[in-house]
Amino acid sequence: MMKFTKMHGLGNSYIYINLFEESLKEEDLSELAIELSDKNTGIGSDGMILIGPSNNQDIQMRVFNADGSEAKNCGNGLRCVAKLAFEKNLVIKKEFTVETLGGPVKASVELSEDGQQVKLISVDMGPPRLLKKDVPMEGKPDSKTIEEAVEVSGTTYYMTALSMGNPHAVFFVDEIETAPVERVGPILEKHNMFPESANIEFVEMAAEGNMHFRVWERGSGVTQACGTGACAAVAAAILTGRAQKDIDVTVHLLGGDLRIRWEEDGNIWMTGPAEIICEGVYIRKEQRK
Ligand SMILES: N[C@@H](CCC[C@H](N)C(=O)O)C(=O)O
Repeated sequence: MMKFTKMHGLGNSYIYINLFEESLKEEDLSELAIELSDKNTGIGSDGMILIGPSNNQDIQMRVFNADGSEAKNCGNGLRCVAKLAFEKNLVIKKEFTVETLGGPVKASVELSEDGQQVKLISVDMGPPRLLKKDVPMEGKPDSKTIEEAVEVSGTTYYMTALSMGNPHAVFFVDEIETAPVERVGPILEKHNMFPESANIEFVEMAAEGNMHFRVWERGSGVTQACGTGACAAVAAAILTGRAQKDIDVTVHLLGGDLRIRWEEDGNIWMTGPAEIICEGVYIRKEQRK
C-alpha cells in the first residue's frame, strides 16, 4: 500500500509520492511510473513525481515519464511540488529551493486570502542552454540550433533547439490547429540527432505577447501542457526575433495559460497554477488478489 496525491498543472497530471512518508526501492521506480500512469490498470497520469529530502536544497523532486524514463526537469511538476510542499508543511517558507536533476530552482508561492491555499506559483527556471552539446544534440558541440532545417517524411521544418534542464525542439507554425503534433512529434522525439530524445513543441505566434502551443512530450506523448516546453517556446521566439526579453508572454496551452518571462539577467520565470485532484492509497499490482 502506498499513499499518493494526484495533481495537475494545466492538465499535465502526475502521481506524486511523498518520500518523507513512503519508501521506495530505486530499482522499482521506472516500473512503478509505468504502472501508476496506466489509465486502465493504474491511476492514469503523464508520469510520476517523487518529493523527498535534499542534501543541498530545501526539497528534492524527481520526475518519471509515463514510459518509465527519468527526466531532469518538469515545469508543471515544479509548480505542483511547490504547492504540495507548502500546503503539507514540508517547507515552512513562501520562497524555497528545489533540487532537480537539471539543477536547483527557486519557487515562490502566492497564497489565497485566508492564507490556507497556494493560488499561484512562480518558478525561476534558470537560463535556457543553447549549445548543441548542452541540449544534447548531434553536430558542432559549441554551435546553436536556431531555425535549422530538418526534413521529416519529405517536408522541411525549421527548428530551434535548447535545454531547460531537459531537451526541447521548437517549431513555429502558421496555424496551431493543423500542427502535425501526433504525426511528426514521435518521429522527431526519437530522431538520431537527439541522443537522449527530445520534447517537441509547435508554436503559433498570436497578438503581441501571446502564443499558442502544443506539445509532444518525450516519454509521455501528447499532453495538455508542458512548463519547460513553454519556457523553451518563449526563448525560441525571442532568439528568432518574434518576442522580446523582459516582457511577459502568455502561452496558451491546451490545458490553460502560463505566464513566461525571459529576464535580462538570463533566467526564465514561469508563473501559473497547480491543483490537487485526489489523494488515496494505491495497491501495487503484485499485492492485488
Ligand atoms: N511535463 C513537463 C516535462 C516532463 C519531462 C519531459 N517529458 C522530458 O522527458 O523531458 C513540464 O511541464 O515541463
